[in-house]
Amino acid sequence: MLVAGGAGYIGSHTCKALARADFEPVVFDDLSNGHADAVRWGPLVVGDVRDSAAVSACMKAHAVSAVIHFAGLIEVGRSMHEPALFWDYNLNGVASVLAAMRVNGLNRIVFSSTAAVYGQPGGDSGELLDEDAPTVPINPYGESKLAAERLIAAHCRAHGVQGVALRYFNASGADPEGEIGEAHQPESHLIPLAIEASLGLGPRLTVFGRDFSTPDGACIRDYIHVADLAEAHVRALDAPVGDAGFVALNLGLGRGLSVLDVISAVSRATGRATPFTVGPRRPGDPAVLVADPSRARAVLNWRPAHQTIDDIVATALAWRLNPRFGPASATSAARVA
Ligand SMILES: NC(=O)c1ccc[n+]([C@@H]2O[C@H](COP(=O)([O-])OP(=O)(O)OC[C@H]3O[C@@H](n4cnc5c(N)ncnc54)[C@H](O)[C@@H]3O)[C@@H](O)[C@H]2O)c1
Ligand SMILES: O=c1ccn([C@@H]2O[C@H](COP(=O)(O)OP(=O)(O)O[C@H]3O[C@H](CO)[C@@H](O)[C@H](O)[C@H]3O)[C@@H](O)[C@H]2O)c(=O)[nH]1
Repeated sequence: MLVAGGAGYIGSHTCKALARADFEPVVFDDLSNGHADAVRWGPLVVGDVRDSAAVSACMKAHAVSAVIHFAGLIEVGRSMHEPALFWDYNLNGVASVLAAMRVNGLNRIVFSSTAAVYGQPGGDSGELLDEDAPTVPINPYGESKLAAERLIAAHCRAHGVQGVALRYFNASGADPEGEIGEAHQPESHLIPLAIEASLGLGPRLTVFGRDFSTPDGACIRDYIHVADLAEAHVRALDAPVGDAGFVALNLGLGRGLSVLDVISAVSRATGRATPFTVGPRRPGDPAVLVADPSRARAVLNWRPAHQTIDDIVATALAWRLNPRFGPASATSAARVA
């Protein structure tokens, strides 16, 4: 199994789940944002997914049968300032992997897509998003991911192969066994930043906007545990894809929480207040993104095990307090690169 971007946050948790299901994950990653220390369940090949010949050589050398593609750039806010970079990594990276799949006769790809393909679904209506909701992204990150999905779907039609796009909502938490966790550098995600602030290890958190049309004025998201995402990837490897050869599935809990709800959960977990100030909105942020995950439940027979924000935050906090967290991983990534 080729896992492009498998040294990263969601990819490494998926490698662990793959190994548990008796697959050997072969990680292909340029370590630009990943960690060599997080690659523990199979070999690591260091390379850039945009280099199709290198991807193809890796597929051949390890006789892989399918691809799970995580590699790419992920930060909504950064995409507003560096759009060309996001299109390059997120679209050309996929085109390159698809070309390598053709060379090697591989016929299934599972792709990391995102709730950001839906854009701005509209205020505090509380409406859950199913996969037939309009896809009108409002930031270059979402645009590049939607374009990649469409390229995969077209490739499936043209070449008779099979694709599954998993549209994650907000990945969160850490391996419940404490082996791996979230270590983005720099970190931009809400839960790890709130934990840092609450423990007094990082700056006061800034809440990006309290003037949204939501009950408490803050953004609402659907936080889904990374181990549940990992399990969905294993199931997606043999999921039915229909006549079109391509299916898109939402992965979320179907429950929206505001930034302030998350801050409260972090304070409960640490037993300390989480200091925050309210700042302006972050460009590119929609007000509300909450999944209707019914299709994923049906197609993947998937039941997320982590159902509460307290459970999710508890695993993230345990990881932050784990001696394995952070600098050690960063050092080793730098050493290998
Ligand atoms: N984190 C989330 O909440 C979230 C939500 C929706 C979708 N996603 C998508 O899931 C995927 C994984 O996200 P993550 O949070 O694990 O991010 P991450 O940054 O931890 O992992 C991405 C990995 O891809 C690697 N990579 C980046 N560009 C590469 C390239 N050109 N060649 C080879 N490797 C490259 C990085 O080194 C890193 O290991 C991304 O595609 C992201 O867009 C993430
Ligand atoms: O310091 C911070 C960081 C975040 N937020 C807010 O917290 C929420 C979550 O933000 P963040 O954790 O940065 O995640 P998102 O921007 O929602 O993006 C994540 O979730 C998307 C799916 O919804 C994925 O596509 C992206 O790759 C992934 O980074 C948003 O409302 C932010 O405005 C703050 O208020 N302060």
